Amino acid sequence: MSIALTDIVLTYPDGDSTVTALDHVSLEARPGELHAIVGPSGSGKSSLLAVASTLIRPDSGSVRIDGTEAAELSPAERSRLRMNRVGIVFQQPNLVSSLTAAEQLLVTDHMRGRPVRSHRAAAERLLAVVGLDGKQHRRPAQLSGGERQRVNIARALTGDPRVLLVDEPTAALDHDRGARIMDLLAEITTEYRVATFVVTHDTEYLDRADTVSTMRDGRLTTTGGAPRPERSGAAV
Ligand SMILES: Nc1ncnc2c1ncn2[C@@H]1O[C@H](COP(=O)(O)OP(=O)(O)OP(=O)(O)O)[C@@H](O)[C@H]1O
Repeated sequence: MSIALTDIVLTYPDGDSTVTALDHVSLEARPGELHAIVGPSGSGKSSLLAVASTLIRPDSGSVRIDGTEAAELSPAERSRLRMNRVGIVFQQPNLVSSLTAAEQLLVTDHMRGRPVRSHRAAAERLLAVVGLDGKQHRRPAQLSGGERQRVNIARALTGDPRVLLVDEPTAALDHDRGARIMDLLAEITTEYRVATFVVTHDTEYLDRADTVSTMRDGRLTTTGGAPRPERSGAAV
């Protein structure tokens, strides 16, 4: 199991009381599995991703990533686990406006302490994987919304993560671009054998998921999904 959340409870302080954002939530994903989480606004989806990424520590419950229990790590070790094992795709790409597509990936590598020079070719390969062949020299303003999201996804893959956490990847995109981004995430999940959680409002693209769960008032129910056929050798 690449990622397993077990019996997670998360509360936030709210004046004199608390809000229960996650109420005994369990979910998991194996390598090559795409697990979609849907649910209305305020149901706890972003909180779930924040806990899964180890950015927020839950009140109780277990987060295991690639066999490591996050609660047993020091803050520095947790940060290393996140950097080395988890790719995060935020809703807003948050690209640096002055950097080219390739440089966005190289900066991330640099922050991991890896030599940039040896990674330029790898960055260009990843951009080709997400369909941006020939556009590696473009800055964010020279890319469409869908293309910026593709850079965002490629950047999350730079560290060869075991787990990919994706927040509302289609929110700012029209139907065709949204569908292509979900196809890309499904293909990457299979090809790279990552365990992927995708949080989405969009119920339109759920056929790309192996498992679908619904969040409601902090509670999670697995509602559907079926294993996709193996796509060995599929172009991504
Ligand atoms: N920092 C916080 N402090 C207090 N309450 C919070 C905080 N963050 C979220 N909440 C509350 O926790 C609950 C879950 O919020 P969360 O952002 O996880 O939902 P969501 O499903 O991601 O919503 P959306 O789809 O609108 O982004 C909501 O009731 C929200 O108001």
